[in-house]
Amino acid sequence: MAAEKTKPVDVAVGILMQPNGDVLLGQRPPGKPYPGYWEFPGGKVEVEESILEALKREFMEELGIEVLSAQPWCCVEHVYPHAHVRLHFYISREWRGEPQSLEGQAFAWQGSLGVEPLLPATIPLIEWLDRLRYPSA
Ligand SMILES: Nc1nc2c([nH]c(=O)n2[C@H]2C[C@H](O)[C@@H](COP(=O)(O)OP(=O)(O)OP(=O)(O)O)O2)c(=O)[nH]1
Repeated sequence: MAAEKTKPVDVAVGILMQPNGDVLLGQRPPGKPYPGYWEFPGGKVEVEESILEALKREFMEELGIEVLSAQPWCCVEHVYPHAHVRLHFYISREWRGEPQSLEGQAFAWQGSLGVEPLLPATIPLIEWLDRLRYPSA
């Protein structure tokens, strides 16, 4: 069945934002679709899990970070050849711990984004994010 005719898979995605506007990105590891592409950390929401619960679980599993609070920001749907995803982006300014590479992935704090390539569904968000981070620019 073509991916666009399938029910979307919910994905919880977190944007950790420092007071200066820097945000945390991770690089997708080998073995996943789009290996080497940069993304905001997160992953698929499991059955009977809320989006916020999934977000907190993924941050702990991938980075050893405890997300203390996060607010829903925007939702984007995208049809990839491998999946139809519904991405729930949350912004968090409150967390505990320093990111650790628990799954062997690279990560980077970024101001104006310098890492490439980004996952296709994430690209439009960068402009919206910059308007939020740098309102006077
Ligand atoms: N985490 C994340 N996923 C994104 C972003 N943009 C984007 O299109 N996606 C897509 C890529 C994947 O199809 C999906 C995330 O699924 P995933 O396979 O990485 O999730 P997971 O960690 O739960 O993986 P797994 O259990 O299946 O191994 O969302 C983004 O900025 N962050």
